[in-house]
Amino acid sequence: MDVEESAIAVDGLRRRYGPSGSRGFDAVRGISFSVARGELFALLGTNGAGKTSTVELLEGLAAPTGGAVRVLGHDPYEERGKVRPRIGMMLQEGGLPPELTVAETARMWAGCTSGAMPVRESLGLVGLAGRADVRVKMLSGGERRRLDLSLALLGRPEVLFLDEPTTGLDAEGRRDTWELVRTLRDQGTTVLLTTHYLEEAEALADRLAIMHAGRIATSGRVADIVAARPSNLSFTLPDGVSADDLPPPAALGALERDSLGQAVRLRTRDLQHTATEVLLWARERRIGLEGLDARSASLEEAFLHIASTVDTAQGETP
Ligand SMILES: Nc1ncnc2c1ncn2[C@@H]1O[C@H](COP(=O)(O)OP(=O)(O)OP(=O)(O)O)[C@@H](O)[C@H]1O
Repeated sequence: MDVEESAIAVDGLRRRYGPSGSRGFDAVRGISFSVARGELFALLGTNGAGKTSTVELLEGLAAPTGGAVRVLGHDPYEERGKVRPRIGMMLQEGGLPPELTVAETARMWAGCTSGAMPVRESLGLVGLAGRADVRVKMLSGGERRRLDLSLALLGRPEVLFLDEPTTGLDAEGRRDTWELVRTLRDQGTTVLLTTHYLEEAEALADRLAIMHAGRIATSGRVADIVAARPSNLSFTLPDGVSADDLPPPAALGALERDSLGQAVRLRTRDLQHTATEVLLWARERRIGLEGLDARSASLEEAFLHIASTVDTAQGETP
């Protein structure tokens, strides 16, 4: 891992909760990844996978139990003073004083931020300039999320941590936030994003990692992660023809076959080849296939595959 070149470099990172010396709970179990300068990296995961526990270590809010983190070449916990002015954090829970107005909140935040941009400018970036005089308690959930984002942007950060930035936003708000995040990335900001929305990671991330039970189950570009998963071909056979009448999966270039009644699903790494073999077989026998559906693997499918291993993984000892 090239620590100098990376905006974020994580090596064998571990985080254990519980009194020191006790067995405790290992929330992060030795993960490694790096994020290049100007890259947008998404951390996805099942519930309780350890995303927030990891991001807090990257932000320098806690010390790791093991392994190392470097943000812009520095240890974010030990060298907080060097890292904090150059990063922006959008936390999961805003926790802002409810009685202050939007502008007062932003001014208060700007007072603690070195080199802060004008408050109006940061509110304008997230479409909240027109709500400057509204009290925080009167904002909708989505508006509060946008305020959290504008506060994270105040210091024009080189590295921006976005922990579930679009939770509670409607479709338009989500698109606007995506647009803003893309613009920031295009301007050179490094972004580390955690999200529960797979389409958000697909829309924004240059690379991503999927965490599960404290480990990185898979990582890479979306296309590479998806390519590692088999595609599906499904169809329904007519009455009188059973799945056992089909050639064996290997003869169709498929990995496996499931069937329920007349419904058949083939899993294959070569969708075109398997689909061709099935269609030729059906034509030779003059069999009509209902509901023929050829589908490449998706990020959702890759994610669900990882999530389905939950029970076995949680029983592992780190
Ligand atoms: N302060 C704590 N003490 C003990 N266990 C904790 C603490 N904080 C988190 N955990 C546990 O660590 C694990 C990872 O939690 P974390 O919040 O990092 O996961 P996450 O991936 O962000 O989850 P989600 O997607 O549900 O927000 C969970 O099992 C959680 O219960």
